[in-house]
Amino acid sequence: MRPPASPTRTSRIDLPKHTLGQAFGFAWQGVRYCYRTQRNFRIELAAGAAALTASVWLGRGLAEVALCVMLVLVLEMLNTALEALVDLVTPDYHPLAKIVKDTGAGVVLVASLGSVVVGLIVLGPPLWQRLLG
Ligand SMILES: Nc1ncnc2c1ncn2[C@@H]1O[C@H](COP(=O)(O)OP(=O)(O)OP(=O)(O)O)[C@@H](O)[C@H]1O
Repeated sequence: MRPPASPTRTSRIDLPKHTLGQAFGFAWQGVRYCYRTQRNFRIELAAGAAALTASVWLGRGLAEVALCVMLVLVLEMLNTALEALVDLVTPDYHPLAKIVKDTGAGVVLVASLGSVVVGLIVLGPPLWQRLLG
């Protein structure tokens, strides 16, 4: 996805020094940017919340599910950063830009599918038991 209108350029050297609190604020802006602009991020967050709720309800696999949810969200954010970087470097069509973006999306896809498999292995049997018993 293309980032919103390009921000004004400022030389890196002109930027004022920032505090630890401000650094945290910048990082939080990154999280909010992903939530606001990336539909996939919101879908993954909702699916992750559902999986965590199921894990708590079943009393099983909380650590595994939490790790998978974090992995997918983190990779989605890295993919978003990669997309923005590609658009910054080349706003025009370029075969290498396509490779970078497709591979970035592929990374998230593999992590998501792997997480679904882990979820089925960890939560499937107890869920089945709970529903039948
Ligand atoms: N500059 C480019 N050069 C070549 N192909 C591109 C370029 N920009 C985008 N593409 C192609 O279009 C696809 C979608 O790119 P886009 O930037 O719209 O990502 P997106 O739809 O936001 O992806 P996602 O849904 O993963 O966030 C890329 O995977 C790539 O195949």
